[in-house]
Amino acid sequence: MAHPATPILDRIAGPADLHALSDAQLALLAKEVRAEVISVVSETGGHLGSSLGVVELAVAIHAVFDTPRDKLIWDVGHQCYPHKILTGRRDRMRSLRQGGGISGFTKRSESEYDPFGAAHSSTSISAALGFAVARDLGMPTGEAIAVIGDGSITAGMAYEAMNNAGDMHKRLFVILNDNDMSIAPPVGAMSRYLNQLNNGAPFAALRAAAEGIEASLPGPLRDGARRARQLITGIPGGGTLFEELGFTYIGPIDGHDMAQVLATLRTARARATGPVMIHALTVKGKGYPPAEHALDKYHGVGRFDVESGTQAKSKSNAPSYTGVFGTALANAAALDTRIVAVTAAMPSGTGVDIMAAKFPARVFDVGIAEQHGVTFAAAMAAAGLRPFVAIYSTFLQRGYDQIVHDVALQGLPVRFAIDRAGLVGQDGATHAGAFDVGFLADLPGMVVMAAGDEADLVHMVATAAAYDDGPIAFRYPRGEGRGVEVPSPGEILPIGKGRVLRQGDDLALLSFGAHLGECLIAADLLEADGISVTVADARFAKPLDTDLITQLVRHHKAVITVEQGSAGGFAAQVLHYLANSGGFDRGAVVRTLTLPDRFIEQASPAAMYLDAGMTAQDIRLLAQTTLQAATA
Ligand SMILES: Cc1ncc(C[n+]2csc(CCOP(=O)(O)OP(=O)(O)O)c2C)c(N)n1
Ligand SMILES: CC(=O)[C@@H](O)[C@H](O)COP(=O)(O)O
Ligand SMILES: [Mg+2]
Repeated sequence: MAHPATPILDRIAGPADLHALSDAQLALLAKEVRAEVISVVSETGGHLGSSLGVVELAVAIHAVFDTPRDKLIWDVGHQCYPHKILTGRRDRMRSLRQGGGISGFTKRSESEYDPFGAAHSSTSISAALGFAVARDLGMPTGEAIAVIGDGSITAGMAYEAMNNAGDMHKRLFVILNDNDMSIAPPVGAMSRYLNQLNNGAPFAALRAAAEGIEASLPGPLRDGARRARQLITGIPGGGTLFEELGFTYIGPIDGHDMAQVLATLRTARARATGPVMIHALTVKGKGYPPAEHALDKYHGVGRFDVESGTQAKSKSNAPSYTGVFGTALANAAALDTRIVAVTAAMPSGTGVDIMAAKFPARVFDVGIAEQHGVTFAAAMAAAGLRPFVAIYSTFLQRGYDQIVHDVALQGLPVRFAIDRAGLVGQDGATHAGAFDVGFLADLPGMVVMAAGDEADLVHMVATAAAYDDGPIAFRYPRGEGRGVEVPSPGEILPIGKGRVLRQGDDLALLSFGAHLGECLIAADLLEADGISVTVADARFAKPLDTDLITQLVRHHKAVITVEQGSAGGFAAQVLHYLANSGGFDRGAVVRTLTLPDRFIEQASPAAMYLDAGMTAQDIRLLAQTTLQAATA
């Protein structure tokens, strides 16, 4: 498909060029940027709907503020494509989210216009406050501007930051990009509150907390602002939640009306003395009908045909781990009314939407609130329910103190279903599920499992459902399974017992999790080299199958552990066991294959594992050198 005509955008080398454009030209530029975003993402895939919703905001912010001296922070960063196009990265946009290409998020190492990286949500106001304080302490930095979505502002961290910023009365600008969508429809009382602020306020109306700001607005907007204030609060000058927190609140404004957005930003910039909250109403997917009309507003899409909006379907050979989990959970919930599920704003990403369709009263979307979700589940477990907390590995990091303090210390039987374990592909290092085994297996009383294939995942759901003795976790990767037959129902696995899939004499591969397939391929390669290989699936990092490990060490010249996670995970557990049980004293030869001690950059998952040195060929080479060392 031909690229769109973009005569104004073609003349923009960077944000400074926007300062020379008239307001009318800026409005035209926004149209061109929108067309460019659609064209780019149709070729690369990515977070289309969110980026389309902030086109006017991105153009206006760069026209009014002075980046990169002024620090512009996009919360999550998944909506940053217009910003990247305007900040000198247009020529590389068609490498978006690919190996060696432009990141799908903001990234400090990529551009001086990305002053603070992101990908996990709700960090932007804290970061903006940090820059504002640094400025006021004499650092060479200008204004601080955070753009945060209505979904991301549901997280506790955003309130911690507003609480602090309002109290410190630091001059900074928060733009609330309210498109009434998270990945799924937004949930929670805050979402209702924002809708209440929106309802009844005429679109042309600005609501300014400070009379001074209202007075300095152009006439029609000023009247609208006063009307909106009275409509919302019933009293002129009454406070919104944001005002109570110490912010000057302006809005709601139409985030797609360039004149309104420019007037508001200019006025706020000219008059603000403390923190300002600008509430902009936007439409996720704005300007591209297939996105605007889709249920998910094209939050994250693959490549698509621009004319029809039809997305390219990836060929799938086996069901996805997420789908297998979701179905197994729904089946388990049908048999046991004590089973409940918690998701932190990702019902479809985690597959709990399958259970929600059947048992809506037992599935809780808590919003982007992983910390709350974990503690909420802990109390449900304390009351006798059987909660499954389904959270991606990378986002579970947010709930770690709650896992330690509220779950593990109290020995509560919360079931953690940890999706996206291992390398995930185009979302890159920020979304890698690298650390969960390390941070869970060191907790007293925690059971930690990893599924070697999708059949094992079904068994692990059954095992977790039946396990009431304390917390239990199971991890599985993004993407499709190995194509093995999926049982229903699953079997309850003996806790702390692994399995042997293939018996050999020379070397043992001890796999933990979904690299089992790679181990089996490596075993074939090694057999062809004349090396006889045992492949075992540990299933448990905690408690360890110490009998299995002892047998493998005793009956092979060497053992290699393999896992899709960082050092400090499964291998560390095995090494501790062997060290303390005297295994090494008796000459055990052991090597570990984990993710290397660096963050792996975005690419396809296969390319990321190649970069990490974790392919079947890498296992084969490690096996050969290890055997040489063992027999030298
Ligand atoms: C801590 C954390 N949890 C979950 C996510 C997954 N996530 C990415 S974007 C998103 C929704 C954000 O909604 P909003 O801020 O309203 O932005 P929109 O997509 O509507 O533009 C979620 C839940 C995340 N990035 N970080
Ligand atoms: C921006 C973000 O954090 C999510 O949208 C994420 O990209 C979802 O990834 P999955 O495609 O793995 O669900
Ligand atoms: Mg939103």
